[in-house]
Amino acid sequence: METFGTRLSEAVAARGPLCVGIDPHAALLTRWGLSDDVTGLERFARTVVDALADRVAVLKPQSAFFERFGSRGIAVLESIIRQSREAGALVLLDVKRGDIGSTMAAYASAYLDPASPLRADAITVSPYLGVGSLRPAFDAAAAHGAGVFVLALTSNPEGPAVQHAVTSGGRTVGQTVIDEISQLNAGAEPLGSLGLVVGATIGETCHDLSKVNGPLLAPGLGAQGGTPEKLRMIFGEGLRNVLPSYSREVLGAGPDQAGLRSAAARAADACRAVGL
Ligand SMILES: O=C(O)c1cc(=O)[nH]c(=O)n1[C@@H]1O[C@H](COP(=O)(O)O)[C@@H](O)[C@H]1O
Repeated sequence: METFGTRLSEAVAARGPLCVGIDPHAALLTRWGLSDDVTGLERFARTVVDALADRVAVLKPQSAFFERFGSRGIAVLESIIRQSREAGALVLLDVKRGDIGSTMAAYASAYLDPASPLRADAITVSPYLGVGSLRPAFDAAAAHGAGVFVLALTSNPEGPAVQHAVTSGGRTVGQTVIDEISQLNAGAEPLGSLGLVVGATIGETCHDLSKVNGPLLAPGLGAQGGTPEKLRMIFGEGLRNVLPSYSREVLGAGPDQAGLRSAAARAADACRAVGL
C-alpha cells in the first residue's frame, strides 16, 4: 500500500501543490444565489468539486460548514468526499480533532478507516492535549495509507499566545510540535505522511521548519491577508513541501465553473512565481 506521503508527492508532481478549501459559508451561498440550507450546501459543494477535483492536488472540505446542517449536511460531505477522490483529488478533511487517546482512536477510525463512510485521505488535528494523544491517528494513518496534519503555528491572531509560549525545555510550544512530527517523519521517502499546519499570515518567527520531511499546509492566503510572496520568509528550506491553501479567495469566483477554474489557476500561478 502506498503511503499518503507518496500519494501526495505524486499528486503534486502531476497537478502542482495547490489546495482549495471547500468552505460553504452562509455569505457565500447567498452570493452564489443559493439558499442557506442543505440544498444550497449541496449545490455549492458539488459545483466546486465538478470544477476543480480533476485538476487540483488537494481539496479541503471544512467539516463545520457541513455539520451546520446536521445529518443531511454530513451526507453531502460523505458524497463529495467520494466524488472528489474518484476525480483524482486527495481529500484533506478539515475537522481539527484532538482528544484523549482512546477517543482519538474513534475519530481516527471515523475519518481514516477505508470502511468508514466519511473516509478521507487525511485530516487536520489539534495537538493541545499533547502530541502523544494523537498517536492513534498516526497509527491509523500508517495502517491505511492516510495522512494527518497537526496544527503548529496557526493563521489566526490568537494563535501565538499559546504557540509561541516557551515550555520548560526552552522551546516554544509550536517548535515542540514541529520537532515531534519531524522525528516521526524522519527517514520517510519521498515524504512523510504527517503534515503540519503553518499559517501564511504568521510573518517572520524563529521557528525551524527545515527538518519536517512532511507536507506543510499553508492556509490564510487571500481572504486572511497572507500572500505567496511571504511564504519563503515563513518556510525557509521547508518551502519545497508547502501546500498553499485558499478557500474564500477561490470560492468567491463561483458559481461559474470557469470562474472557479480561473481563480484556482491564478492562485497556482502566483504560488509558482515564488518558487512553489
Ligand atoms: O487547518 C486549517 O486549514 C486552518 C488552519 C489555520 O491556521 N487557519 C485556517 O484558516 N485554517 C482553515 O483554512 C480555511 C481558511 O479559509 P479562507 O480564509 O477563506 O482561505 C478555513 O477553513 C480555516 O478553518
